[in-house]
Parts: sequence; structure tokens; C-alpha cells
Amino acid sequence: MARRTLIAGNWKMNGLGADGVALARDVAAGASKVAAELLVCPPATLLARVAAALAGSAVNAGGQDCHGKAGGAHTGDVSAEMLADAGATYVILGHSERRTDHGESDAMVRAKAEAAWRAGLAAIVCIGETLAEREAGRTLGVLETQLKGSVPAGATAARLVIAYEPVWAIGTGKTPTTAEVDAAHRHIRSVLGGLMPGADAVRILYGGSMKPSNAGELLAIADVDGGLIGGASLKAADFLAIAAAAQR
Ligand SMILES: O=C[C@H](O)COP(=O)(O)O
Repeated sequence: MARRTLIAGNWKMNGLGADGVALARDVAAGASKVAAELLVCPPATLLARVAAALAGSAVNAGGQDCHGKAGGAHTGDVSAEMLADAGATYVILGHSERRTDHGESDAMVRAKAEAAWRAGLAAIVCIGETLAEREAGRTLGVLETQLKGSVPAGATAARLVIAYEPVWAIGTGKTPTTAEVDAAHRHIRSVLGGLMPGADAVRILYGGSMKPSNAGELLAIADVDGGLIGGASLKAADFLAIAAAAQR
């Protein structure tokens, strides 16, 4: 099954006006040189400006979270419809920072994925084990539980992307071995196979300290279909170098 590599930049809570727009423009300027699909996910405050800067380019824009409801009395929240209105085509959901900082459960992530689909967005559902869970030998079980709890019925490869992010690898410079990433991604695809038809076509991204120097090795793993990039997505040259390391 041919799956087009997706290299997604999660800017997290970084980026102010002119610099964010310039970063998006620099990514767009290099997009034609890479085969991979590119996505940037700026903070909500910048989404409309970044999407406008990317208009006409091959680079997509996405949100970093959404509420489950389309609208209403939810101070400080942003709906999937609002993200789509601002120019998003994707939304990251259930990132470990959201699960930790905002107590997001699998059930909440599932509701958000349903909201994303309602608004016409593709959902990037994040899962991953903590260091304690890995050291206890529970990694694959944790991933299975998170997947079964977070992925709604009705998933298709067009509207679902999974991001495997070991919590202990995020922003630490540490990464699992290629064998560990391989085992995790194979397991994720196997579990997805029990949840939906067409699981072979779903893209499974790796995230956690991916950078130009290790991207080639990680992206060469058979079931790694791209990357969810944090720190290295804040420099266009690094982000594009990661994308250039992808072979498909
Ligand atoms: O969403 C991105 C991940 O949390 C990875 O972040 P990082 O590349 O800074 O480790």
C-alpha cells in the first residue's frame, strides 16, 4: 500500500505575527523540492494568517486542538468549524501535552475527532507511552488502549492520521531505537486493522525529537509514514531537511 509521507510541523505555543508568517512562507518556498506532503500547525492566533500566506502553495495548514462542539458557551475554546473557517484542513488531537496540561482523556479525544470530521478536517490523533509505562513493559498495551479509546467509528484513511509520540522522547533529544519504533508502528497498524477497514492506507507518523540528523533512519521504517515535528519545525531549513529525508 503506497502511503504518501506526511511531514507535519507542530509549532505548539510558539510564533508571533510576522515571524510566523515568514516561517510559513519559507516552508512554502521549499515545498516543491520535496515529494512529501507538508503541513504546518501554528497557534490558533496565527492560523488564518498562515493559511493565507500558504494559499496557492502545496503546504497545508492545521490546528493544534479543537472543542467537540461546533459553538456555544465554551470560553477560550476553538471549534473544528472555526479552524476550517480559518483555513485549516487538519487538526492535531490528543497530543500528550493536551492530555497532561488539560486532562484530555481518550473519550474526549474521540469526541474531538468526530468534531473534526463533522467540520471536514482530517484528524491527527496522537498516542504514546510515558517513560514509566515503557519501563514497565506496557508500551504496546498502552498504545492499544489509547487507539481503541480515541479513534471513533467511521474512520477512513482520508480523514485519520495517527501520530505515535513516546512522551519521553518529546523535546528531550531522546528517541526509541528503530526496532522499538518499528514494533510500535506495526502494532498500531494491527490494532487499527481491527477498528476500521482500509487500515493499510492510514498514515502513522512518528514524533519525538525528530530532526534532520535522524529523520532518514526513522522515515525508512516500513510503517513510519511521516513525522510530527515540534522543535525542528520552527526552522524552515530543518523542517524541509526532514521532509527531504523521506524516500516516499
Ligand atoms: O508534536 C510534536 C512532538 O511533540 C515532538 O516535539 P519535538 O520534535 O520537539 O520533540
